[in-house]
Amino acid sequence: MKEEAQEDVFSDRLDLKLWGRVFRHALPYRRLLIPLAISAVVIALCDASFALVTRWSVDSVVGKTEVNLWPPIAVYTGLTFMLAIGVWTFINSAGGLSNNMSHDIREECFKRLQELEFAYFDHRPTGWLISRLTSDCDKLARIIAWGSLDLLWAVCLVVVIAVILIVLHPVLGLLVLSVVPPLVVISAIFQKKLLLSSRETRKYNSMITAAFAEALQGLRTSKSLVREKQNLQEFQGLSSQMYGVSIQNAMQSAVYIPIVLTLGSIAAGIALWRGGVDVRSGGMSVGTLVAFIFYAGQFFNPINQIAQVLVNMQGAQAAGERVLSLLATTPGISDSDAVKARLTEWNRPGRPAELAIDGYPDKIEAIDFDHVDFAYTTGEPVLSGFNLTVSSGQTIALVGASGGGKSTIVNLAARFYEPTGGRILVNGQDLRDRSLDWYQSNLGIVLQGPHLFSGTIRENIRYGRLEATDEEVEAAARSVNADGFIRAMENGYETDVGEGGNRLSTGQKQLVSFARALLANPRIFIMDEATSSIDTETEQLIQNGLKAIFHGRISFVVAHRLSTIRTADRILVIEKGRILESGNHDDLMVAKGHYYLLYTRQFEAENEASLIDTLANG
Ligand SMILES: Nc1ncnc2c1ncn2[C@@H]1O[C@H](COP(=O)(O)OP(=O)(O)OP(=O)(O)O)[C@@H](O)[C@H]1O
Repeated sequence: MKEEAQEDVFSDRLDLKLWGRVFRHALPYRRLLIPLAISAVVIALCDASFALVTRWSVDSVVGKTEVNLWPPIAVYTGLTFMLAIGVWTFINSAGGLSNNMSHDIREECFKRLQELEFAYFDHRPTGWLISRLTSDCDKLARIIAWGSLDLLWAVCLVVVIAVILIVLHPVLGLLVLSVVPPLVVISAIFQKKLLLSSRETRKYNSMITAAFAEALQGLRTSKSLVREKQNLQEFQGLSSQMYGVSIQNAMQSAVYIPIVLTLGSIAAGIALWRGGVDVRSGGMSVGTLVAFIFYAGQFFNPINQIAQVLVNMQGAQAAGERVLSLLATTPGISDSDAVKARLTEWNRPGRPAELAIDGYPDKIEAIDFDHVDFAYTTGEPVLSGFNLTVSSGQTIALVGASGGGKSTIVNLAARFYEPTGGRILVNGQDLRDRSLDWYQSNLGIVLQGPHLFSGTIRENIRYGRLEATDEEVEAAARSVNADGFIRAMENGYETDVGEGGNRLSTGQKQLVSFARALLANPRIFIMDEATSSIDTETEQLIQNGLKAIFHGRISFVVAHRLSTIRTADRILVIEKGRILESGNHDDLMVAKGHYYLLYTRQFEAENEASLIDTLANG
């Protein structure tokens, strides 16, 4: 797996700027933030006041002949009541904030992922992206809602207790507080250790998610290649590495927490020893000593909490950085400012019918590749100075050896990628000067592994044009000869295709996707290897359908099965990103060049295969 797919390296320090950017996502929920902050302060004040009430009660009893405990009881009851309301408000607001924020962040991430160009996804495995959308978003929302609240509560409590201790008995107060510096140092050391091990854990978690996704997507291939054992071994390797770092993380916590608790006990011991002496000499009341011992124990709880929240924040910093970097990624392919300005001017009712949403002619007369250079990776050119002109109504077939650049050419024609040099022109105008939305809404694409969505066949065809009537859906299916097999199915057009369409054969999925493309009535039709897995019989079926699709459009067809593209207006033999030969089927056959060789070899191979088939079947 590429380094890029793993956890990125970030600074070990708490990045306040980053958290500032993350916390900005909480601002729309001010109505929840204010009660949240108030309740945190109220809870801290109540928590700190209980020991003072205890002091009051003890001093009202010790050495007194007349005892009236009702006032402290009343205050205690009032405090308990306030604490209950504070905790209720706290949980209610924090839960609301956490849910709203994770919803917002996830939605923003999803929206951004939809806007990003294909090149972005080339370097990021699905599992990595799924982790961003799920665990990272959740983690951030939890930290913002619960972590920040814990932090606010803990800081308030520490400050209030420190002030009370100093006011009650400055010397003893400072003695108890003297345990704070070693606690801070120990916390800083362990925070760093915990951060690093939790980051390692996340790295392996992300790799395991990616491995799961890859294993599920490639299940059939793994089974057919009997790779299950090796896959399991690789997975076990990842899993035991994850186990190792998780155990290390747990061990560090197991050492850190007892140290913090021991320091708390030392502080309580100091209070007992020094306070006890003062009580005996009459310099301190018993109630104050009790309050001190109480505070000495209580004081370290919020410090521990602060340390934990900071560790969590540092641990989530990676998640924050990744989510923010995803949100900050600007789509590599998008409308320029000039195009956006034209859209604002023209995309409104009353626009002349012959004009597109960007105010330029709606019709597509021609597409030109003008000295186009392209590389997926810098320094590894796939196309150099590529030229091609296609006019409306023409079908261009791209054939040639694997890796020659056929798919790249159609990806560029679809503007899934942008040329690294040269231009692609539509009606003689640079494609980058036209609206991306307008252009891509003119495209109809059928790929090798056609993707169907969960739902019925009818819904899948209608996906091409949502407002199409049932008759139009069925007419499209008839045109591509899909109607017959659909009606033969148990529920006809209402048959559920299953997840990703896996209840249909590849050929059937392709026919459905043809119908979907035809229904969308695109001006540019792109078919990449779409007929490669259709048997000869089905291929015959779709030939007429394809004619219906090609008619009156600009069509690009990448096909390994050469019989499919015999009727193409122009066949281009592509090798190493260059056009080796160009012409129609008859011309190229007469020329007896590369195409002739490809065609005759394929023809012979098919004949041989059918002969073997016939012999095998007797
Ligand atoms: N997403 C990608 N990232 C990096 N390199 C790529 C990517 N897609 C294709 N390539 C490389 O670009 C070159 C051209 O690939 P392309 O898929 O366009 O060829 P093709 O002629 O369509 O091949 P095939 O017939 O096997 O589909 C190949 O060397 C390929 O490895």
